[in-house]
Amino acid sequence: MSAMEASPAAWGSLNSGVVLSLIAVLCSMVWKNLEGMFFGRHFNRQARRLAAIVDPYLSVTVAEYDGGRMKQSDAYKEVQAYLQRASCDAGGGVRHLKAEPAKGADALVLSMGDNEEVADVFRGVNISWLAYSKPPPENGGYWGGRHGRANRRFYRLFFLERDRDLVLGEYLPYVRREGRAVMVKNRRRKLFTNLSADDDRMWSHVAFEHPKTFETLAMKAAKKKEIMDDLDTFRNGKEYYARVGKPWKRGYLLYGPPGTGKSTMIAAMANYLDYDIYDIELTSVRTNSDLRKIFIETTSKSIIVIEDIDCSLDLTGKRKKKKKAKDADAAKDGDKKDGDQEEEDKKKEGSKVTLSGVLNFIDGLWSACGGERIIVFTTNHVDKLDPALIRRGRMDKHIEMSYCCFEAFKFLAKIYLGVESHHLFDDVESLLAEVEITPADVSEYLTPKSDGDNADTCLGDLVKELKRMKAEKAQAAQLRGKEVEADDDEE
Ligand SMILES: Nc1ncnc2c1ncn2[C@@H]1O[C@H](COP(=O)(O)OP(=O)(O)OP(=O)(O)O)[C@@H](O)[C@H]1O
Ligand SMILES: [Mg+2]
Repeated sequence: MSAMEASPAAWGSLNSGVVLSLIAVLCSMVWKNLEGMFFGRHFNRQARRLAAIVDPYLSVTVAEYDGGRMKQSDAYKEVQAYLQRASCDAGGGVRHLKAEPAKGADALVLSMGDNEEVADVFRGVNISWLAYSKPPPENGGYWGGRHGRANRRFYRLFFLERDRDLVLGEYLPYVRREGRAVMVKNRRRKLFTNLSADDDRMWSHVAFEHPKTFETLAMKAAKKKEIMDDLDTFRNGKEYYARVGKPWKRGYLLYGPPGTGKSTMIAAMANYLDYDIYDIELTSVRTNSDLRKIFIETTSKSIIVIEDIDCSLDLTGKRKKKKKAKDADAAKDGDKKDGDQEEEDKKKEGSKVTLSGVLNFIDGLWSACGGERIIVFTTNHVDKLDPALIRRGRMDKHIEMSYCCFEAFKFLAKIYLGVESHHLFDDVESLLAEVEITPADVSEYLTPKSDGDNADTCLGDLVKELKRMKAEKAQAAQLRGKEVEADDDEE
């Protein structure tokens, strides 16, 4: 039977078959277009809504702060890092990028701006990411107050329902893994400082580029090795700390006179471990709870530093009383404080951080959040510190940074002048046994000041200075002896 002879019923069924096929082809064309619009380079939200009629899409939101806005979520940071790569890819379709300095002199890390979308393809499946932010809730959420005023930031991932298992089971873990890898690659060490109590952000940072390493730090070789071994043990101690049930953190107390290398040691530690530094200015922290908040915002693999802890705050009632008495004496003498001192005192008055707040920060329940953190306190006056603050367990390792010994001098002479022996070394050795000079001062004498300066002139100047110090010391001792004699005579 030819087609011409086909029965009306056959014609009818043939026609409806063709119509159905045509509709199917049309639907598939429309869908392909919508899908292309949705996920392709020029997708938009309207297209996504239309596409949802044909095949529903699902979304997953990754918030910058989990629930109570306590700490930037790891997932958010990983997604952000992953999307940096996708954003730079021309196929991603991002038109507005944010740029931040990256590792390397001229490098920039680019990421998507607010309300930008980026397309991604995983095993042939189309996925779309949107970056957006929202104003905070009226009451500021958990943190309330000034920290609650910042916008909440989010990434939202869109995908088709049919791809649910692949996206949730494989794509998202893949994004986190890749994001972590990007973070490691782009990681520039940072030096953070806490901002004034009135600032919405808790920390601001610059790239940490201190050149000091243990290779250029002058101290007795055995002591240096002991510190480096201690740091290695800490860094590799994840399992140990978990086994003995201790938070993975360690406290170091660096004490010694000004110029003996305490700050320099912190830089060397950070360079050795490849950690960030959080330098806490305690006088800018208003309350104990603010101290806890800034602590929670620190990341692992970091050194948290409080320099000159004895000067930062009046940490005990006892010392407050002492200070009041001292101020009263000064007022009696008509002694005027200079502007800096007044400012410092005003700051201290504005801060209500207490000893117990600092102890809590070091080893309270909150201190266990995050892990792999070193806390360093420095002081010129270890005897002034409250024993509770520096007991082992809080400040686990006490390191005395001392005046320059002959071994440290030889080390500095090699670094600064490139000499390992010299006829003046014997003089320096015997003089260093008698007078106290800081490595900072020795370094200064060993630094050539003009083209004509060399090892002879620099070492000659150092010997001259050491002799002068020795004579001064002898004179002072003589004077003291005479005073004692006079006192004895009076008695
Ligand atoms: N042990 C050292 N090895 C090499 N250089 C040192 C050493 N100690 C000090 N210096 C040099 O002296 C300078 C001052 O040192 P640093 O700032 O570390 O002293 P500090 O102990 O922190 O002093 P302060 O108590 O006043 O803060 C630095 O520029 C550093 O290069
Ligand atoms: Mg210092």
